[in-house]
Amino acid sequence: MTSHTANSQDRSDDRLATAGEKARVLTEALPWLERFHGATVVIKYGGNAMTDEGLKQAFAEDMVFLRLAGLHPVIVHGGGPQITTMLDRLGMEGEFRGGLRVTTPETMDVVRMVLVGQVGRELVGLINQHGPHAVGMSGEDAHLFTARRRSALVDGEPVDVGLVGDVVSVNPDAVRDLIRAGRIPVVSTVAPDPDGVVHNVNADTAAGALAVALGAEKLVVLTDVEGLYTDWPDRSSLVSRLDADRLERMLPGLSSGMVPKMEACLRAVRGGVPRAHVIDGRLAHSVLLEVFTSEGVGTMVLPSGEQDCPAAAEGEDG
Ligand SMILES: Nc1ncnc2c1ncn2[C@@H]1O[C@H](COP(=O)(O)OP(=O)(O)O)[C@@H](O)[C@H]1O
Ligand SMILES: CC(=O)N[C@@H](CCC(=O)OP(=O)(O)O)C(=O)O
Repeated sequence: MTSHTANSQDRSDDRLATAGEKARVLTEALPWLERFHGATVVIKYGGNAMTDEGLKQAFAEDMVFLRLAGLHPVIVHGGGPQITTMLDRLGMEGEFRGGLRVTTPETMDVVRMVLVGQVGRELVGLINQHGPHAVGMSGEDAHLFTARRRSALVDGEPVDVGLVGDVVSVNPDAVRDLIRAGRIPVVSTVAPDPDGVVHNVNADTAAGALAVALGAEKLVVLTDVEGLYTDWPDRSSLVSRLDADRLERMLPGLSSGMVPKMEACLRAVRGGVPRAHVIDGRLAHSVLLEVFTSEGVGTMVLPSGEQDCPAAAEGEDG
């Protein structure tokens, strides 16, 4: 064989191998497309996974992909870094205690302006570049969330952090209306208390509460690490699955960034959501990998006792 013929044979083999790999990836998605058709999936997007332009575009594409594949994505977004940037620009102080932002009435104005008026709008715009899919709303709309003022825990002691709320009730009717209309709801997490005073709600907390209220099939929380480490920051301690009981035992030992995320996963699974995931938002298209591949990515939280049956759970991370 001449070297010319050998080269073209190599190229043809490469093309066949690439085509085979593409077909494998597509067909691997089939059982997950069947399983999740019509399912509601709550996705918490935020924090540091939300600061890169390319990742934001990829996230918007994933949401449209889910929708067009027959799922019902519901996005709950954060925006902590964006709030901090705006407070800096305005020369205002930003302080966190026990993982929660100390929120004065003036800080609350900025939180609301940034989450509802900036971060939420931008996400809606990115998704809607693909069609008229996304509609933004906040916890104030149609009684979506009712908040109750909460304190932070610092060294085991409750500390007042101002207008910070926990979600005490969820009225998901308006979100359901949007889902029924085929839209993608994009939720900003500011919420009134029963007297109408608006509170700053951590976005992980709100996502967990909404997943339960909607009877979602999955909660997916994006962050800026691979998942949950049992012995942070030891990189060999990444856990791919754990059940609710084990997570509950681990919670007091976790440090602040992970606490609201893992609390949200626990609340979701204890509240009837079959699977909750913490995944790496720095990886482009991590949501698609989580939903449509057998390996999944990140850390999966299951109802109590389920991780004790690895055979039953085998190959079902998607
Ligand atoms: N056990 C743990 N496993 C993983 N990450 C942890 C753990 N404990 C603390 N962290 C830290 O929590 C961070 C994620 O929390 P945070 O920065 O609040 O997230 P986000 O900005 O995505 O909302 C990680 O980047 C990591 O530095
Ligand atoms: C009470 C509290 O801390 N609220 C958060 C709300 C935004 C949020 O949760 O954003 P991330 O998901 O991006 O961290 C804050 O003010 O930063």
